[in-house]
Amino acid sequence: MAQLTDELVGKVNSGQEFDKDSLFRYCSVHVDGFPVSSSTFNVFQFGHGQSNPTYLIELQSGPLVKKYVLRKKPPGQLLQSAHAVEREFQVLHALGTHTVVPVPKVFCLCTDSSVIGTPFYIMEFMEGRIFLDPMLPGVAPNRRRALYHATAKALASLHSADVDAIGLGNYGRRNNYCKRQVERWANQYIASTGEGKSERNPLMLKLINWLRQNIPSEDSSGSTAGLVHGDFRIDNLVFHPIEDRVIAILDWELSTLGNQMCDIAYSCMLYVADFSQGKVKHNNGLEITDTPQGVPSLEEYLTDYCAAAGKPWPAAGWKFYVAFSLFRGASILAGVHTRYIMGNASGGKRAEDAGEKANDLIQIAWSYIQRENVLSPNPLSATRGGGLVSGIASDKKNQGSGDGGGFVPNNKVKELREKLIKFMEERIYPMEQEFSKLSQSSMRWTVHPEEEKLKEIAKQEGLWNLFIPLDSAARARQVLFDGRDDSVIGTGFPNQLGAGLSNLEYGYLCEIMGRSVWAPQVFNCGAPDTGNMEVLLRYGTKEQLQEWLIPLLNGTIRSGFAMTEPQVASSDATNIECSIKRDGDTYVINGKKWWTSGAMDPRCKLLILMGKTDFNAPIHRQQSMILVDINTPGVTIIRPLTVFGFEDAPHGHAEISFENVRVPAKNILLGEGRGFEIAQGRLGPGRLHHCMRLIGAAERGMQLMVQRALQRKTFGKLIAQHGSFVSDVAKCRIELERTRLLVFEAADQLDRYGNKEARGALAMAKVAAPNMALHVLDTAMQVHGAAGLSGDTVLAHLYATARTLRIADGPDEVHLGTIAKLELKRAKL
Ligand SMILES: Cc1cc2nc3c(=O)[nH]c(=O)nc-3n(C[C@H](O)[C@H](O)[C@H](O)COP(=O)(O)OP(=O)(O)OC[C@H]3O[C@@H](n4cnc5c(N)ncnc54)[C@H](O)[C@@H]3O)c2cc1C
Repeated sequence: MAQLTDELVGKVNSGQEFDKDSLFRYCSVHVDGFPVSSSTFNVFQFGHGQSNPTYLIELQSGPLVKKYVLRKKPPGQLLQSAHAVEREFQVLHALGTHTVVPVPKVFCLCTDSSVIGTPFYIMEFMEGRIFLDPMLPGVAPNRRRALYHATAKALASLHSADVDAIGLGNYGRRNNYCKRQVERWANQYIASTGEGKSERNPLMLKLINWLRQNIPSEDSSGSTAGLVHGDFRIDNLVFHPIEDRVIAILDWELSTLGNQMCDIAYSCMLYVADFSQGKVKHNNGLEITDTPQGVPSLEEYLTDYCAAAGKPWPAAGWKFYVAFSLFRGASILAGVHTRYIMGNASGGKRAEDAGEKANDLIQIAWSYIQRENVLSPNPLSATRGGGLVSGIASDKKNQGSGDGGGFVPNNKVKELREKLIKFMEERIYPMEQEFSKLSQSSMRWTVHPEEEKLKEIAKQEGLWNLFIPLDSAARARQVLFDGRDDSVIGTGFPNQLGAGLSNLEYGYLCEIMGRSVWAPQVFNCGAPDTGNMEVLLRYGTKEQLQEWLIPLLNGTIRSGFAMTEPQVASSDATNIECSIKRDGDTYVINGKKWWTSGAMDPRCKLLILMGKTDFNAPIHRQQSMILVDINTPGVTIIRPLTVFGFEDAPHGHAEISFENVRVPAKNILLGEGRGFEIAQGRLGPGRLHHCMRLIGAAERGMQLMVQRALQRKTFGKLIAQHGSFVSDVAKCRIELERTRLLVFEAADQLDRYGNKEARGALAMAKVAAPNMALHVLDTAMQVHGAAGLSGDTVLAHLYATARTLRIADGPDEVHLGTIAKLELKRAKL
């Protein structure tokens, strides 16, 4: 079971009290927002953790209870370089200020020992859950998996911090980390064992020798170097009170720059030594495999981490890193035991067993290094990440539901997927004819009231904004709330900033929505709103997010993306002619756009418009993007365009003129000349969402095709019994599955390498998906005969939509050009 962070406190240990009044006086001056007077001022001590004593400070000021955390050096004689709270403050401050790595905010550092006896710092109290036992007893298996997935991601995020950019470039030496660490902990062990101290274990000396001789070469080159936490374990993480994500990484005492493989190996200690029952359970150096259901295997956890951090599989040096972690753990425990013997360990009575545990770890390490193979040579799947493991879909899975492909979603995604499928079957498909009827009536530019009701249900069911990737959500939190974890922005429903999914994970869900042209907007996952929200999430200022993003996230307004122009070939966006001219504190827009999807919708309030701010700048610096309220004078909707006769009402594709449209200068996105840059960011995920939906559209086509073939007889037998059908349906399935794999591959690359690196895979998916969907839907229509071309089935509408995607978001030829360019570049290398 998890413990809430404020349940982990108790009375202050004797010998570790300090002068509360002096602290109060200091904080009143040095901590922003610290109450200057308070009716109660309580101090409790966290019992968990052994090293730097940590306290909960609770103040009542009027009706308000404020909580802070104080962390200080322990009293008494200290080992050199240990307990450096100043360094903890430095790293927390840098990460909290410049990155989205989840850390508590720090308020002040006091190095003046006269205040409370030792240096200390004050930080934010993180309300959340801590799991003291890594086996996560009392937690449902699917939640265990999600928690470990979040753990791997949190470690990956801290390992991805650009230390030079955030002022931590000199926080330690990067190369020869293990070399120095082996010596440091060896010395520490020697210093803290012996007569009158914890008993020295001769096996430890053999272990130290082995380590000295087996340091991986990457350690001296620094190729695996970066920010290292030094004590990364699940019990040093605070998880969100309800959601399975990390909101704070604690206990940075051992952090430095160095070999990050040590962190990941240390976080895998539960696979070789289980401390959860108070004693060390071990397996003579063999991997502990009887972990509770849902705790991922070592390979699964490592695969997750490597995928999220973009790190290679660590098989080569793994034995060293695990043995090193055990050795270091033993050295720390010996130190704790010695402090216990000397009477100044902050863990109190629990430190008593530390000496025995240290010896257990030394024994495990020694047994471990005798093993031939300690880690499989490859990850579970060489290229799949995001908590997903490869596997061949069974026949059963493929029946009806369209599950398939060589990827298997994790439990969180599976649950969402099942909910979505149910929602589609119970609420969307039954409404399709009704929605379609309204969209062809004289009332077609109005919203069906049932759609708004369905949106509310989707919100409450957590099937809302699922498209938002984790990193974009993190930025929005940072901009809107200075990094505080306010996941509920406005009206108090879950998932306003998404469900923390990767693009790959979202792929499983987006394709379900793609089975109906009416579904995506019900889940607030329809184009172009998703792309526009993504632009705001990534590039918007706080003011822009507040004005436009929040209503879009809440689904109270919709939006359009106005780039394409009738008079120029817009697949080459450098041709765009619309002008955006600065005039005082406004911009004036003049030009004509067409195919602005969504602009006909009565809820449409925002247009993101691309135009030129400087016709003389270098070709890719002429364009800018600007936010335009659709109701601004000078914006005129000329007409709705049709796709094979479909108007796609009430959404629509509009031709719009802009005549001397004045918008505030603050509406510019990212700055003048940055339009191409934004377009690159916007188009990656947006394009892929189209591909995911096309997979769903094709699945729907397969389903209808097969149903029809099993019901209708021609020339004496069911269509399904004709050889031509058998061949057609099988070929469609092959084409669909291989395209799905390509789409997943692109999503996976997008998650791991970003837009630029993933551009080849994205281009392939963007060409393959519409062409595949068109083939499958065409076959389905053929099987339906004339009915397939009518409005009586959804096939014609799905087909028309799929056909547009050979042109919209870039014509096939442009993407084929990208693929060919990369191929030729590779050949030249
Ligand atoms: C249903 C629908 C919705 C749309 N929604 C939006 C929207 O919301 N916002 C928006 O701004 N736009 C939208 N568009 C427009 C779409 O993005 C453009 O149509 C597309 O970028 C192509 O531009 P274009 O029509 O000017 O074609 P052109 O640029 O004139 O290209 C015409 C043809 O030239 C050929 N061609 C182009 N480049 C190359 C090349 N490098 N090599 C070989 N041949 C080439 C291709 O066959 C291409 O189809 C939408 C379009 C449709 C059909």
